Amino acid sequence: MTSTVPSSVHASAHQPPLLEIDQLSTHFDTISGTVRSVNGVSYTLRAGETLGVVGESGCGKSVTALSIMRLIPMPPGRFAGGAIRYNGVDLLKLSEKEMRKIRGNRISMVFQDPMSSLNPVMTIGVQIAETIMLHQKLGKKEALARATDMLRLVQIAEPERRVNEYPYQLSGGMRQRVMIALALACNPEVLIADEPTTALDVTIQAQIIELLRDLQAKLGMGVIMITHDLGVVAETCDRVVVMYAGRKVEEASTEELFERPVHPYTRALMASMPAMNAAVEGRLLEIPGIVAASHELARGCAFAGRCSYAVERCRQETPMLMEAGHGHSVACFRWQEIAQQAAPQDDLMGAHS
Ligand SMILES: Nc1ncnc2c1ncn2[C@@H]1O[C@H](COP(=O)(O)OP(=O)(O)OP(=O)(O)O)[C@@H](O)[C@H]1O
Repeated sequence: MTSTVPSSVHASAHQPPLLEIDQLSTHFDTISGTVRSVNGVSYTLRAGETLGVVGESGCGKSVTALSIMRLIPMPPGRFAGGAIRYNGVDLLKLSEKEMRKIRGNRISMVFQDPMSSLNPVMTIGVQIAETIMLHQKLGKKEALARATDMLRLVQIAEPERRVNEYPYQLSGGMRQRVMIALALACNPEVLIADEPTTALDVTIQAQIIELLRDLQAKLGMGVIMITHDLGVVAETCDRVVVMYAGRKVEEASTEELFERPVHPYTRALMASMPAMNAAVEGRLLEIPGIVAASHELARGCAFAGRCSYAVERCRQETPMLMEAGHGHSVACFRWQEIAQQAAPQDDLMGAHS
């Protein structure tokens, strides 16, 4: 399978990282024990780059994103270790007042469900204008004019009229466009898009992904695209981080990952992609088994129970990240043997049964 890598990956390769997640651990203390939702995860985002973070539900993608925004409810959540550096400053050390200057201004997030993030009793224009006024020295009239410009930027027709409407008057796709306008209103350097199309139907999903891609090219911000959909990654991302059970298990450029996936979990994700599966009797394959809850993970590789390559060592020792190529890392003892194997769909457990 081939994929095109956006040119920004080459342009940004020599710049220092805009955002650096360094050995981040975010845990939740619950009555049934500590949930290690994010367990020593590191990745960087460079200016102008789109980084994909993929994995199944519950693997810690959103908790990482909410940690960057410092929106983890505490308690039960807590930062158990690591740092999140934005332009060299550790966000985990900032006061809430200092963080408020960054959140929604320098680092913004588009959430999965726009309806729960928009205020139902405020016009969308006022909501965007309030965000602008909170961070920039603009009067209400100028802020409202900028809100209209933002609606135009996200390709909402008749922005002068729509600016005075309430969220319930808009379709799901339009509400997600409003969320994007809200997130971009202050010209952030980092945009985190957390499953931005989950709640939308397929045609609208494609339009929103296309819009995000256009806006990234036009505005040049760094984007973290959180998704469980490798198709979205292939279309939009320069680099990809694959997460499993709170850890990073593989990272590579998009081109490298699609050409040479070496973690069995990444290969299983690829084998379950509809396009790759067209040859397998048109069925959409699922990865057998479920993600073990992170407090159940005593030792060994968290994927071992679902992995057709697992050997005794995988159940005893946790694999650390190893270099599998230029800019390519993987946490698997058997990656070298796996790299020799043919197409990913061949090694999915139960694929041919
Ligand atoms: N407030 C909380 N209290 C306890 N556990 C939590 C809390 N928030 C998240 N978790 C747990 O952290 C783990 C990671 O969740 P997270 O939402 O990051 O997964 P995800 O990969 O983003 O999945 P999804 O795609 O479903 O959002 C899950 O096991 C989840 O149950």
